[in-house]
Amino acid sequence: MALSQTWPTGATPASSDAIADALAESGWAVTPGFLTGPEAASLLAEGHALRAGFHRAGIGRGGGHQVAAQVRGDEVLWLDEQTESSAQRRYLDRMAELQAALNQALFLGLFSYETHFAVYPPGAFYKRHLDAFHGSKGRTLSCVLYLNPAWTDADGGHLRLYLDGEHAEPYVDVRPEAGTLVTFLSERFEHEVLPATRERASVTGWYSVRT
Ligand SMILES: O=C(O)CCC(=O)C(=O)O
Ligand SMILES: [Fe+2]
Repeated sequence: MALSQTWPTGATPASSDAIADALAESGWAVTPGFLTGPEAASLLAEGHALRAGFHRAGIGRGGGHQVAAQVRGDEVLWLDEQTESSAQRRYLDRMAELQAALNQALFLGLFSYETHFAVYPPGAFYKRHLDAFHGSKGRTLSCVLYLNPAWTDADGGHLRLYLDGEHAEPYVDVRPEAGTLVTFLSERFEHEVLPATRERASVTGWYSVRT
């Protein structure tokens, strides 16, 4: 099957199916081992090599775009669709395969994917927010892939995903361990990044429908 040929060691068709099932059931999915340790390590190494090009992330769009240290403290670098760099290329191919699988299983109409590396220095956070607004017809599915080997709960830095609208509970806390992928409907789930004691690296992306 095409999926296992192009990405033999990481995701299997079963993991795309499992993600589709979880999304259909609850609107979110946590998938440990979406990438293997070595795959996550290559992506992290490429991110480190590009570190000088990262810039402080902002909030808002267009003219309203501004860096807001009280809201988020991460630094980001957008991935280029044309990249020749192997780990990024494989990641983009892999997310294209997931896109096709989710469209086939769930008829989501996911059309494009935008994605950036993100690094949260120790102590940095991203306050509770929504990635897309109801009816905005843009970002549909948020995907966060973590790159941090041997992360423990004591290191902090969890993604807290709020499961019931604006309520404080219930929530799930996801450990940003290398290879774990989190996917959730962008309009539905508020979430925040808790501060960590270590540098915390990830690749975050959004599938959008055609606008
Ligand atoms: O890194 C994470 O766990 C989530 C990042 C996030 O919420 C965002 O970039 O919008
Ligand atoms: Fe977010």
